[in-house]
Amino acid sequence: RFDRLPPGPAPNLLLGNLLQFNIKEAYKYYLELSEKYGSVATIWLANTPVVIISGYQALKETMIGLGEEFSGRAIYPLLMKSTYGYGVLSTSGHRWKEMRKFSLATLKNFGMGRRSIEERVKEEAENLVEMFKKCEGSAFSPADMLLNAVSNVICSIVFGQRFEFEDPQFKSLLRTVNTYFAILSSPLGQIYNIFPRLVSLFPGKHHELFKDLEEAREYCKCEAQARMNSLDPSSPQDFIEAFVLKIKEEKDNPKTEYNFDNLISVIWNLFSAGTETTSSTVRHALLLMMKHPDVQERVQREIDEVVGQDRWPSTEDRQNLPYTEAVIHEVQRHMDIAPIAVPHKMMCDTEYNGYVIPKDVMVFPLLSSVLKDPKLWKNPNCFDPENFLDADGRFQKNYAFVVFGMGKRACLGEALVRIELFIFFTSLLQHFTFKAMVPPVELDTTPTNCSFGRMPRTYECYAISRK
Ligand code: HEM
Repeated sequence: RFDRLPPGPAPNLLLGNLLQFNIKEAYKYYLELSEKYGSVATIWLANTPVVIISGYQALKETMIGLGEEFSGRAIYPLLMKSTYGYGVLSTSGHRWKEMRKFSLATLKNFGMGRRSIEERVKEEAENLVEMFKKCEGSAFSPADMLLNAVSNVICSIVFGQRFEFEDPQFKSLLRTVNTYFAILSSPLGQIYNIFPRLVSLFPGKHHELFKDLEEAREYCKCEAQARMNSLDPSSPQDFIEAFVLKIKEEKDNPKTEYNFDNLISVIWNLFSAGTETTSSTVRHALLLMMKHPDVQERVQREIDEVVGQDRWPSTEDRQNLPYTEAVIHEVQRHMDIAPIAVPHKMMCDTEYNGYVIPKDVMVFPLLSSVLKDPKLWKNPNCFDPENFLDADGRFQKNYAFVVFGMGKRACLGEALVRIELFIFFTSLLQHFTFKAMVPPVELDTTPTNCSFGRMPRTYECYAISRK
């Protein structure tokens, strides 16, 4: 069955290629493999083959050209724990398509009819600025406040409510998401995904996480159940209500995907995917501003000229803030938050480049290989906003900006993320100058934990009011 897989290093019978690389920095090893074996290569994680696709051309040919074939999701054990195999991240073809279509449309609708998504983001940005003001004069870690603000946006869309910073239920949900991502990106998560039964036998943080995930699921269930009992079908107020309406409309269709289990999973998919990623990106952005005070100053100058100090920034300002836009994109490129995207799985036996990748084989789209490709970027290895500026200082898109993945399974939160990053970043820099506790040269901006996702470093900083 595996005769015609792409080439790769010789695996050991039991452990595959696991002993040949540092699991914490797995994606760096995958990059080396692409140099040695080309744009498609195979590695073995114990007895599971994984095909790694690298380079813009190969990713385009597979994720887009052969989009249907490459569109499965590899629900590896840790992800399974959090999604229960349903929802948007479901593996089965028809199921995820319906859930994705519904989620995208509903996210968009909630941005139009009711309070717009931008209004919700602005409210959180204003609260965030107030919270930062209270920290003036002393060094503080912005991490929890950012997590809180970003998460409240998705909460107001999904649950129809925002939470206060101190709310114990909210704190517990956020802790769960935070630990989930930390473990997912750590060697423990990687090893758990390969040997779930074995790792389960040992004590460790993962047991706490599973307990927390169970509690989070219970909370989502209660919220959903309450809506099932009290929905006013004439005007669904939040994402859950829109879904419940669908469940009721389709109750006589035996093949429907709109059921209670799928609802719970989709709620959790959106909440977890929508919280950690965006807040980590803003956290990384502030760190980079402290490392590069010249860039911070130039962004502030641009904001001062276009927006001033008497009103809040809005997305309409985006076109007049080319440098700021370039900086935000460059933060994302530099951070490279999901070096192997979210693993895919083959939907059927597929021939590519003379090799045959069998059905169900796991595929890692190596986004890093595109985001750091010296042929595609002016300055791929450092933080340099020039990567997104043309000779006249205008913002310049680059097709190699693949931080959200490519094709049928690309991130469905991209539109929301663009609004969030812009409003949060500009509102913060309009009000504050960020300074580190050490001189910029001593700041390390390399994200940590590089096995699955990359997390920004934790740090304390000063937010100095600009007024
Ligand atoms: C900086 C922020 C974000 C980044 C960089 C990001 C990046 C990604 C990437 C790389 C993927 C996998 C693509 C693939 O496998 O081909 C993904 C999937 C996904 N993202 Fe995001 N994401 C972000 C924020 C969000 C937000 C705010 C939401 C929710 C509203 C979200 C929802 C999802 C979902 C549901 C999927 C799975 C899609 C599917 O399986 O079909 N993401 N994201």
